[in-house]
Amino acid sequence: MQLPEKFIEKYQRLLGDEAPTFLASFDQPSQSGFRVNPLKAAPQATIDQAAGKVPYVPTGYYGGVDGRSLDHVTGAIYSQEPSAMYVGEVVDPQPGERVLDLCAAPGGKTTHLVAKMHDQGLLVANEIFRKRAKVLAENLERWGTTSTVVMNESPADLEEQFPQFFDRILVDAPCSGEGMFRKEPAGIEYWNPDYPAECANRQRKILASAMKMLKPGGILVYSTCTFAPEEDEQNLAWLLQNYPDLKTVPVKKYPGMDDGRPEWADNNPAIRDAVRLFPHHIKGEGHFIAKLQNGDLVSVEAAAPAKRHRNKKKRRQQRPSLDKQDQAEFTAVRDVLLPDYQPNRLVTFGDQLYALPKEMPADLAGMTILRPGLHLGTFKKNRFEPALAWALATDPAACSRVLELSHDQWRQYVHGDVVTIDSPKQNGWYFLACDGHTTGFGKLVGTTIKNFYPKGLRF
Ligand SMILES: C[S@@+](CC[C@H](N)C(=O)[O-])C[C@H]1O[C@@H](n2cnc3c(N)ncnc32)[C@H](O)[C@@H]1O
Repeated sequence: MQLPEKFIEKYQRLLGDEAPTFLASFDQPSQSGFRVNPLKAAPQATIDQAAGKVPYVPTGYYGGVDGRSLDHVTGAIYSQEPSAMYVGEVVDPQPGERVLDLCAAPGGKTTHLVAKMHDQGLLVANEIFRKRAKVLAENLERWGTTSTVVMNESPADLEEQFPQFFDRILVDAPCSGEGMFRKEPAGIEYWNPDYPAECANRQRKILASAMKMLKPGGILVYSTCTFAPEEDEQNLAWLLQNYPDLKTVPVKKYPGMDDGRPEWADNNPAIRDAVRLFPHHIKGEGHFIAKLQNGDLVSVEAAAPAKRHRNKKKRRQQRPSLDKQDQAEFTAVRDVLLPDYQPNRLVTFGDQLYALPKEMPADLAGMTILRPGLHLGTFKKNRFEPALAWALATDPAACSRVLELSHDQWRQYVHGDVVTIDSPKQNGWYFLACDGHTTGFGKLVGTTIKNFYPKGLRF
């Protein structure tokens, strides 16, 4: 791989004798991996083809993933390189907590966090760029979460909405991406000797917003996929200097993982508590992860109540509650498909119906929200049409009406074709399942399943 001359010189200076093996690792193939979704049935077919288990991630495996496989399309697995998987383990969120993933798209870490939370509590997944936030929302729908809210705010706007709100915050920062060069070689084109310092400035602004949203005693995890000390150790040093209540929490080091390097910042020995994942020491790409805990005392400034913020951007209008007709139309479908389902709080945005996680503030005015919770469906003229997200978040064993599809029928379904069954059953809505995974909804008329797989996802 053709690396910039200044990049090579920099790491020769920093790594000394180790530089040749470090630089040689760029000519090795990148390491792929995937995580299994513990919220769903085990994706045995994919697990059987894995090239071994990732020792530091209970749900992690080495090996590639077929993006069109049943396991991937139904969210039973997520493709993620092995080093990136360690971030979710370090965050270690607990069921019932309020967690923020501030730079979340496309959702690798978010899917990991929500799995570790057993989908209980509140996970706010935020992404500043709209297009990327949409991809994030799609990936989370596939994963089948009910406790996640997808937002599309800048960190500075978000801090106004959630002062001292979160038990844990992950800042998986936009960075110079040096650790991903062999996976995404195009990243090399953006690199110049000043780029890490530019990224570090942006990262400090994001971290300052994160600190305003962190509860006293809360946990902040800062991660990057770069080797640059400016963005790694030097930003950790900056945090410790500017937020004296913050203390590092030692990150567990598995064989092949390295300490943070105090000598690459201000020599604060606490920097050793962070972890570096180097591709010449571990089977994975380059990563840096630091874990910190906030002090228990609340400063007066940080505790000030949230300013409700003006928002000039056009928003989908949240309606305060369902009207009687909406309620009746939703209940009619719910009673057929999943009679025991009791959503926590229903909210409509335009003609879309969502179930909000319990911990989400009730007043959503002024927030740019792409998914305020689980998308249940759409109100059409005099009827309610259930959404794919609802199916993907539901265990087929809990459904009262399921049609089991063969693999061939599933392929017809995701292709958008009409699927037929052998003998007629009662007409109406059904969950569709294949190999233990819910795959969507269909409406049965005689022996024909009307296809409701979203047009944009068909393949
Ligand atoms: C390293 S990526 C996140 C990867 C993600 N956590 C995952 O595991 O899939 C960083 C994200 O930060 C976003 N970003 C870029 N500039 C930003 C800014 N100024 N503030 C917040 N996020 C930003 C990028 O769009 C990108 O999605």
